[in-house]
Amino acid sequence: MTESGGVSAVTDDHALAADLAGTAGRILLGVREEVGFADSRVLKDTGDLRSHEYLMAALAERCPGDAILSEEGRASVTDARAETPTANTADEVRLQADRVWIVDPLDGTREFSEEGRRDWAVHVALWEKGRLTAGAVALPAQGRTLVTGPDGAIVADVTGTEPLRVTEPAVGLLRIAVSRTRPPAFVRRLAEVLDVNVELVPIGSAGAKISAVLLGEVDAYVHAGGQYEWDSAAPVAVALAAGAHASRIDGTEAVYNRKDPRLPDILVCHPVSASTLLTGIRDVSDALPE
Ligand SMILES: Nc1ncnc2c1ncn2[C@@H]1O[C@H](COP(=O)(O)O)[C@@H](OP(=O)(O)O)[C@H]1O
Ligand SMILES: [Mg+2]
Repeated sequence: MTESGGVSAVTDDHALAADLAGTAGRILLGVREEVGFADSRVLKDTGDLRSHEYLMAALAERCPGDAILSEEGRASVTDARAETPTANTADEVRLQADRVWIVDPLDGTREFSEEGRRDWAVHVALWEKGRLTAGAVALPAQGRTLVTGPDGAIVADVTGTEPLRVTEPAVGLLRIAVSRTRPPAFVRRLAEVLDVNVELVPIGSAGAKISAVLLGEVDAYVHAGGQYEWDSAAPVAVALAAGAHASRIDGTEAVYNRKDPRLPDILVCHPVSASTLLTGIRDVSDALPE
């Protein structure tokens, strides 16, 4: 077993995603130790940068022919990363590529900078010819990594691995995870129109929220109002492998590796809850994407 969360040999893209996300997660735990929590800006920036640099270098070395779409790899950050010239982060490259790694080196940056919080993640997903084929969400402060596999999804921690399968919600109750800081404007109305008791559960990080759905800690994740492909690609890859429903909030497929990486809304839940939630969201109709 490696320190990165239970995967002993990098034999395929699933294991590679887990290894990369887990190792980046350990780097981030080290940054928290080294930098401390006194200056949250410094802690966030150092975490973003170190995780990004590791992931770009590791992908350039281990998958030199693959393209990368990364939160930290865009715009001015790309210019500052001239030391990793073999990382194919240019949009022209990824839009022509068969294999694109969609990476968020630190999701839940705010929570990462708050002492004691465990809701932050590292996302590593692989997109191949139009669909997500592998993904890992490392939850370093929780000591576990959720990963796709050839036969579904698994959760790995220091004790080993367990199959990961989304479970049905309890009758009459729906616990919906929402952003701590930017919950969708319509969620309170959604809670009112649904025919069950709804508990809104604020959690940081899209990856941590989708993981909470898959681990049975909440029943759904609803987000709207803004997000990017890297915020949801890896957790959606794992969610689909774990048998969950994952879509845009209008029910259409979440499509990745587009020219414009904005992907502003997402719904993840057990399939039995999907039509109830999609109908409820439609009923509070100004919530739907344009
Ligand atoms: N309205 C919005 N516009 C852009 N990004 C958003 C957003 N709401 C949430 N996000 C992004 O989605 C991730 C999860 O957010 P939240 O914890 O609020 O649910 C965060 O990623 P990062 O931490 O990688 O920046 C955050 O920046
Ligand atoms: Mg993010």
